[in-house]
Amino acid sequence: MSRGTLFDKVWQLHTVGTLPSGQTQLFIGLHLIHEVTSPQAFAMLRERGLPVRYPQRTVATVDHIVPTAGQERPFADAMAEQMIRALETNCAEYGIRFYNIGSGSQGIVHVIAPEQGWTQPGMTIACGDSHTSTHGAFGAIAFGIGTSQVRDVLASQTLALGKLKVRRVEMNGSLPAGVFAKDAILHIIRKLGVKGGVGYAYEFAGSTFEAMNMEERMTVCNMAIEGGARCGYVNPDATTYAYLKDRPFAPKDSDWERATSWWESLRSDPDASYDDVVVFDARQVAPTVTWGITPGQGIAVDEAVPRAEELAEEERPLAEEAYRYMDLLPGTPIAGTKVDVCFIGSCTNGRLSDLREAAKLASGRHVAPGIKAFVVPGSEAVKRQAEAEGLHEIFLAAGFEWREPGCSMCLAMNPDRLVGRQLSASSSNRNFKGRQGSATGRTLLMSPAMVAAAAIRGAVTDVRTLLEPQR
Ligand SMILES: CC(C)[C@H](C(=O)O)[C@@H](O)C(=O)O
Ligand code: SF4
Repeated sequence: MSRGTLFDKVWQLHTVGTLPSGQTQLFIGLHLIHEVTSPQAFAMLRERGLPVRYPQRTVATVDHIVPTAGQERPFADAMAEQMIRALETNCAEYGIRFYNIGSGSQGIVHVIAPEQGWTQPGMTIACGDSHTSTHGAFGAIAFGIGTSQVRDVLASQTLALGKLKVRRVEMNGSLPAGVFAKDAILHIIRKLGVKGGVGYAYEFAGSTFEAMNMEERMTVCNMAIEGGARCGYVNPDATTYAYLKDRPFAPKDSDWERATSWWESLRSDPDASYDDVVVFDARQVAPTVTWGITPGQGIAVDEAVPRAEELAEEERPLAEEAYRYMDLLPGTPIAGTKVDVCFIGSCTNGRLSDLREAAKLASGRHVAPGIKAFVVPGSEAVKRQAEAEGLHEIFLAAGFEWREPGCSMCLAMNPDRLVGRQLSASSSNRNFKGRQGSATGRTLLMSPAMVAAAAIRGAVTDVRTLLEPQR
């Protein structure tokens, strides 16, 4: 095989041909679908009388619209009920595996595909969802696509795409206590900007990412898209293989041996050339909180909301807009900002290790009066595992609500919504205006441990002040 980056190798191996437009026709190894972006795609397929080209490479779940407090059918929201029914019908008609509510394996698409072993190194993966970059944690090239592209993949199992440049985003050293994968990626986006990655695939490399477990790598790759990159990935290694071994859809027996040596060969070569390289030091990363209306408007928790004059000229108009919308005064320390709602969940931070970190903080403490705090596992499997460890009891005793899996308050497509001007501390990935429900609702992004700390203190809190001295 040719030498180079993992991105180049996977791209080359999946290239079907070059289209007249100059774009590559790329074969898609795995197509993930959910209820929001698939209905019109199926409708377009029907109009043309086309079959699904590879139903066995297509996997469905329902996540955005599901209520997380009581999931009886029919759903109270007629629109949500109609969307889940459409997915049920489409999957049954086209022979597509569907992880429905109550199957034991339902959950947020970016949580369940890795859990089930569908997501594997060296694959090309597409899903009608921006955070598909998550799957890059396994050394896959994973793209979020729009509905017309969902149609294209259903019909042809290929996509027309322009090739990307590759930026090596390197971070070395250990993250300090109280600093997590979420902080690392918020820090990177703060430094490189929300548009910094446009035209690029981000390769996350260096000892910090190498030391991360798969869930942490997923958190990082999940937000590559928020930094403008088209996809993000980590080269596969022993950590990747240990995670995948014995998952339901991972290769078995002698196939496993063949697969791992194949995956190894796809890693970026030491002499691979990159279009750009940036290097970060993990020791410089602090618990990070956003203060504005994009994930790039982040600061260390012990910093103040930046004054316009401290920002680069081109960042100022957006900062002014953010001060007004967020109702935060420039120059005010972010720590101590009172919050109303604390949300732990989403495809960024709704996995078992996230819930464990939050539970450590919540253990033996209580949610501050007047705060609504809730925990939403990313999947039915995460919920089961968390309950087996007794995490739900810790959360409930501390005054958090314990919910059913789904996207929940990450975005306003289900009953979990902010009200009015509420300010939320959220472990999700987007703080856009109105993102969490109310058109005037406000979001501060942070790690799950920081959300738990905010719930306990009722205000943005430096999680390091709540760590046990011995930690
Ligand atoms: C609803 C869906 C298409 C959307 C996305 O593309 O990502 C959602 O998951 C989001 O996070 O904003
Ligand atoms: S959890 Fe949020 S970011 Fe992830 S897929 Fe659902 S809505 Fe999108």
